[in-house]
Amino acid sequence: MSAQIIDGKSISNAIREEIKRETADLLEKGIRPGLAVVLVGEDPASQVYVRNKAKACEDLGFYSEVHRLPADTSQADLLALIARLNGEAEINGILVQLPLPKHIEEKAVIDAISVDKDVDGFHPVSVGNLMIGDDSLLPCTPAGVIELLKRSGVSPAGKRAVVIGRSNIVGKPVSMLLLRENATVTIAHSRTPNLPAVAREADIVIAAVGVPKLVKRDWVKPGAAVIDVGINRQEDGKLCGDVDYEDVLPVAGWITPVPGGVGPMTITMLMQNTLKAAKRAHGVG
Ligand SMILES: Nc1nc2c(c(=O)[nH]1)N[C@@H](CN(C=O)c1ccc(C(=O)N[C@@H](CCC(=O)O)C(=O)O)cc1)CN2
Ligand SMILES: [Mg+2]
Repeated sequence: MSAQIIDGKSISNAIREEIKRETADLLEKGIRPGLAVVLVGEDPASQVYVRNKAKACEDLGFYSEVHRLPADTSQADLLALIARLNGEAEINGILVQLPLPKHIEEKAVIDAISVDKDVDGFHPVSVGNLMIGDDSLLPCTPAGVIELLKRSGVSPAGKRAVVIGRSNIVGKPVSMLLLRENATVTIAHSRTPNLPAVAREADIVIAAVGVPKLVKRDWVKPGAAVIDVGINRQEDGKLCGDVDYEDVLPVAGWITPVPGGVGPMTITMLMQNTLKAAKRAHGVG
């Protein structure tokens, strides 16, 4: 037996088709979802992600603008740009690409984005809404993980889920989303004793620690769903996840590859958030 491979690219394409159809309906009503992406500096990976976000907008019929700022942009200038975008009616979503240069305080920037336009779901009010179960814009990668599970026929309800990693961007929010889906959730991390044994109890393993190929075959209960959020660049330039894919493949029930698993969902969920923010701004849906 070998795991069912969860194809993030094809699930992502299916969701984009749904978004495209909904956008076409909105356009007929004179509503065009709009996204502003802000990139500070020239990090090569960030440049690729920003380009892909603008391209996704174009494919779906969204309005988009990309603000490329030099690496030495002051925090005050960045905050001024965000304040301006907060007030612009054609902009429904604002995304500041992370990481930011070291002299800029990430928290100050995230806090400055209007909650209504927080398509990353990183603003403290969005995080709080997620925690108490209010309707909010969900962080893209965690929301993508839930979509991958559901669309692969893995319902989290009643399952034991172990999330390895406790970051604000993935570990904590994906844990809250799994809880919301009625899973029994354990958040494990670098200080968890006997991590392999804890992981082995899970029906659903979410690996989000940033340690290449950490999760091995003996960490996985036979038949479990293994979702790999890690994106690590190896010495040969190739990407690998936090799961030792080849090792785990024969025992897992479902598994996501890297690349081509969770990654493609991140931008798709950003598009879904932008659509949702636009609908809310115009009082539809
Ligand atoms: N403001 C934000 N910054 C960052 C986020 C984010 O969600 N919001 N996430 C990451 C970067 N990111 C989007 O911004 C992102 C990462 C990876 C992918 C992706 O499609 N990965 C592919 C592989 C791509 C490659 O070959 O390099 C995959 O895993 O299949 C999309 C978006 C950090 N910053
Ligand atoms: Mg609009």
